[in-house]
Amino acid sequence: MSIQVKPTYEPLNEQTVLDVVKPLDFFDAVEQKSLLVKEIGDGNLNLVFHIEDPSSNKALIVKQALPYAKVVGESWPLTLDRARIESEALLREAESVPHLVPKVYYSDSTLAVTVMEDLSDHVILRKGLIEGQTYPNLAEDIGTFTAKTAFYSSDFYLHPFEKKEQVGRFSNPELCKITEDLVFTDPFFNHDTNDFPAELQNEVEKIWNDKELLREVAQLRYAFLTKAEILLHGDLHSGSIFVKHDSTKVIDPEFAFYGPAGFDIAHFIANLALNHLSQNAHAKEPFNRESLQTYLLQTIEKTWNTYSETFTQLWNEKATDPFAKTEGVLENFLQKTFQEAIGYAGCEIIRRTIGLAHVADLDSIPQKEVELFYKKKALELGSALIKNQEKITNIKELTDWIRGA
Ligand SMILES: Nc1ncnc2c1ncn2[C@@H]1O[C@H](COP(=O)(O)OP(=O)(O)O)[C@@H](O)[C@H]1O
Ligand SMILES: CSC[C@H]1O[C@H](OP(=O)(O)O)[C@H](O)[C@@H]1O
Repeated sequence: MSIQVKPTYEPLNEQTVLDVVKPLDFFDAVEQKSLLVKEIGDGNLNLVFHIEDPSSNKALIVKQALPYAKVVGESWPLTLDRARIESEALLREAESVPHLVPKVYYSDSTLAVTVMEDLSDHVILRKGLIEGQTYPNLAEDIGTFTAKTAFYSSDFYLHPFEKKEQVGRFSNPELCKITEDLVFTDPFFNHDTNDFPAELQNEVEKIWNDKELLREVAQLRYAFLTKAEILLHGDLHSGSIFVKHDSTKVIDPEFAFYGPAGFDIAHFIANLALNHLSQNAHAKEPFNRESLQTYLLQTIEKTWNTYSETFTQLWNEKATDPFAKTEGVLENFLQKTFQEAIGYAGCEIIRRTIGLAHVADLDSIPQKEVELFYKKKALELGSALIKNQEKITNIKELTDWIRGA
């Protein structure tokens, strides 16, 4: 596929996006005459166009970065380079887990677009979980995704020159700053980006005044700033995962960068934990609630176990690190990753409850009193995970904490 690159950036609309798509020859001449275009972006940052030929049902997606954060507007400028990062991360991920990411058909860093496979036959995991759906392959798929993308991007596998080249390629300072602020800073101080109901003021102040908690968050934040271990997705919440019964696709890696190994898996676990909590309000019947919650906890356990087994297998077969065969080195890495993940999960749970960007799992609880009750529970769980990182030594203990929240 070839395309005439546009000389300058311009935001696309439902007409001009066709100028990007037509030269790709994805649609033939007849199909091109009747294409249906719809902007479907529901995320915080970008435009997403769905382009379909209704007679053949052939379709693709054009995602374009705006020079600002869509959720706030032009007062929050944001680098277009995030589109390059997203395309390159999708291509990199496709080298180790091609079945778990959308295919990239074309990308253009001037226009800040990625043209990719249409996944409209899938649903966003968060929506499916809130509706009480379960996905049998989810744990295996996310455990595999996190383990393979971690191992193949790490110093345990890559030559040190190549690793450092990759760290440079995925330098993503503006998007990292969003996470540094919205996940690791603002929710722990009285900051104007925070968003919580007045009824939670006491619980929130308790967090702001908890020196032990703040010391732990400071360490997690510092590790996020400094620990370039693996290429992360960077925002692996349940809104970044598309699912259908037998398929999982991880989308939206525009926050990708080299960071601490426990971060992605922590965000996945945290978002399942938030759904677990919210099912006390969403699930229609007690039986449904119990089986959904059991599914969520089993998924968390199986994801970690798959991660750890897959990483171990890759290590045994392919590690190039001179200490790879030294007893205890792999075990130490996995244990440190696990402990850090518990802390990161706690931060994600807290920020999704009182920070700028919330989750529908909690926000869509219909009765205000019930919503407040479970938001308080979320804050308690998040704080407990951060403060007990070192005491929680295995995945069963972690799911016990989530079950007990
Ligand atoms: N490959 C795709 N196929 C179908 N729909 C998609 C695809 N990528 C994104 N979308 C839709 O667009 C929405 C926003 O996409 P996302 O990548 O999360 O954008 P943002 O970066 O703004 O958060 C998704 O929730 C989904 O509904
Ligand atoms: C102003 S960005 C807030 C929030 O949005 C991102 O998520 P998404 O692009 O998937 O909607 C990311 O989680 C940021 O922290």
